Amino acid sequence: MLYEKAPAKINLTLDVLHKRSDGFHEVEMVMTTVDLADRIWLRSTNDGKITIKTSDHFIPTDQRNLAYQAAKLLMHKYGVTDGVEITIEKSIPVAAGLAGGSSDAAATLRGLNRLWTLGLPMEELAELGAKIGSDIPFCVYGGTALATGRGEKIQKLAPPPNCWVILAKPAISVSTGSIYGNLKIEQCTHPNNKAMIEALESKDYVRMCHNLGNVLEPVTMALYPEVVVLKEQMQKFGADSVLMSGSGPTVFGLVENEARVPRIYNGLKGFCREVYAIRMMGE
Ligand SMILES: C[C@](O)(CO)[C@H](O)COP(=O)(O)OP(=O)(O)OC[C@H]1O[C@@H](n2ccc(N)nc2=O)[C@H](O)[C@@H]1O
Ligand SMILES: Nc1ncnc2c1ncn2[C@@H]1O[C@H](COP(=O)(O)OP(=O)(O)OP(=O)(O)O)[C@@H](O)[C@H]1O
Repeated sequence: MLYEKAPAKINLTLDVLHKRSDGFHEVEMVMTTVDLADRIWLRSTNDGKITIKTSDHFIPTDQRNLAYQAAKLLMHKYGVTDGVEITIEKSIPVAAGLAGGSSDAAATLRGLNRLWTLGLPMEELAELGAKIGSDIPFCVYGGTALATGRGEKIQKLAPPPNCWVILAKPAISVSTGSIYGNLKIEQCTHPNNKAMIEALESKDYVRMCHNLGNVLEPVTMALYPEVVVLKEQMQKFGADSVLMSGSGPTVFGLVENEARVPRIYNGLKGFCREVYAIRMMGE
């Protein structure tokens, strides 16, 4: 039995440059891992099958599960005849903009590389992961990175200055494809990725806060007013800077002063069921 941790990500920035001929959008985004993780156990079986077990009733256990797809891809490409039982203990909220499914798939790739002693470099795992989803290559490496292309080209960055991250997810599900589909690129206010990268390099917390930006945020907010309310509440309770992650609907707030965390957390808990106070990870 082998264990892998599958951490969630947040987008410190998300910019879209243009729509591509393959239907995807060319992005430029700074992503970082946070200390909220699913736990994945991999056990070898001799039935040649991929079996998914999870306590979460909202995620599929068949070929729709991204961890299943990751295992299948690796199995076929490298002619593995063993089976595997994948146990997923979810902590990351589902369909939240936190790359939960992508991180499970990435952890499965890393874990099976060990379990099946394939000896593949991370670059190969990231390339395989990109066939399943755009966020998976980042999740294979973790840490902090600039992601370009459709999200699959990864350049490592310095980790963010340490701080608290408050996550709040409204009780709605958002389709990533439809958010990208509703984006009007000519109307976007583009985040300044250069300034964000410099802020990370110089560990400048205030500058990082000033440069949070996500072009998908107004798109999701126009469709789901609960995201606007949540962002306003988080600002009101005293977070230093607040942004929606990915295509949403999770909103995150950065907080430097630990003493302020309980007030923000408890305030949000008053009207939002899924609230988390966690640390940046980013390494
Ligand atoms: C919003 C983000 O989570 C930010 O990190 C990602 O860009 C989305 O990554 P993901 O969930 O892994 O997305 P995928 O599963 O690859 O794609 C889902 C759908 O989102 C849209 N999509 C995704 C990525 C991208 N660069 N352009 C797109 O237009 C496409 O319609 C695609 O069919
Ligand atoms: N291992 C998994 N964990 C969670 N959801 C999964 C998993 N495998 C497949 N899914 C499906 O994927 C959908 C999106 O879930 P996920 O939690 O990955 O979204 P997300 O956090 O918005 O991802 P992203 O930020 O990459 O867009 C869900 O509707 C779920 O049914």
